[in-house]
Amino acid sequence: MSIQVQNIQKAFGSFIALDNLSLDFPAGELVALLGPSGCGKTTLLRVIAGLEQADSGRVLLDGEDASDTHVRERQVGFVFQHYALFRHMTVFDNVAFGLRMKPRGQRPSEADIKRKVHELLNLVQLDWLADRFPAQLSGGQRQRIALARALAVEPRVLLLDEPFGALDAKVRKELRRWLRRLHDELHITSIFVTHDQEEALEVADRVVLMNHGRVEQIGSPAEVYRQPATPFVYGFLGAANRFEGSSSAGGIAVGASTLTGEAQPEHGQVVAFVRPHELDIVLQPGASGIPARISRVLTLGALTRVELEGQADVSGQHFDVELHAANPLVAQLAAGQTVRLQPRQVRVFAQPDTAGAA
Ligand SMILES: Nc1ncnc2c1ncn2[C@@H]1O[C@H](COP(=O)(O)OP(=O)(O)OP(=O)(O)O)[C@@H](O)[C@H]1O
Repeated sequence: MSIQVQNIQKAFGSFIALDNLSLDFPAGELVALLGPSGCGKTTLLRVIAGLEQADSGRVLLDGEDASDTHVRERQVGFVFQHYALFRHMTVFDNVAFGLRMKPRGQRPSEADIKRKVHELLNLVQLDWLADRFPAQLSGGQRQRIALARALAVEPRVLLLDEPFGALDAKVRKELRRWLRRLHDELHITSIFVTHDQEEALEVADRVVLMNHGRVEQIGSPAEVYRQPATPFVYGFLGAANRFEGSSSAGGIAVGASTLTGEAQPEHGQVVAFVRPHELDIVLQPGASGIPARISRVLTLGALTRVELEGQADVSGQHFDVELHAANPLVAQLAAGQTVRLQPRQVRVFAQPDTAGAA
């Protein structure tokens, strides 16, 4: 089922949670809503589900205005971060709950319910836990059961609100891969709320970047990462080194230094961003580039992070460079050294509006 959200406005008192927001969610896609805490992701999800009434605007489900359609009739499945399963019920009974609650005329027989629940438990690969109670499950298992429960009533849309938010990093990673595989099997139109950019980029067909109740950018994970439309998007999707300067054909003048490297042709006052893995450290005395002093060299597994303090025109600024730990340069770096920084790739924005960028 496709979902269209048209000119949705939603305020809580004087606070505008959704600001004239319009979006299309094509049928069968898994879309991530990504943005900082409080940007309106959950509110949008609740408006789509019919749990929250928008002040104005429309939600179309398969092209039809759903404004007067009750939550129950929207055929929406939910999984929340803390979607407590019913504690006093076994896993089996939790998953069966939605089917048993159907009106008498639509309710399957107990034999059909049993078959269906085992099918779903197999789908989430937890059939062996059918007789356990929620307290006897791990957090990751509970969320998979919550998903099986949401799928039981054959929703036309699946809304997932930070479903893995409360889990530790390793389990999160496993579950996001698992969710992607499950989606490829089922193809239910799904909206997945997260504030974790890695999760959004890895799981989704399409990513919607939200900020202050508005859409900053929508695109495939590769598009939003490689061609961020705004400084906010650039900053939100990864670590960023930020330089202010003026741009001309010769490069970007930052104080007495000039940033070259591959950049878009913007002119005038600009804000330039460079990812830590796209910034080179140059040791040769007299080399050009931004002057900086190394404050720390930190090797974390396969990567080495070099933290630097800007010097001269950029004093007071912090920079990060990321290198492969195996790079021979790493052995030559030490705290206290003064070096030059040269970007390989620069993302330039004409507007100095950097709200939210790292
Ligand atoms: N019922 C409510 N009454 C008043 N304010 C609300 C209500 N629900 C949400 N808000 C406010 O609206 C804004 C958006 O909330 P929302 O839960 O949609 O954000 P979010 O992007 O999902 O954030 P998070 O990632 O922290 O869950 C927040 O500032 C929140 O405080």
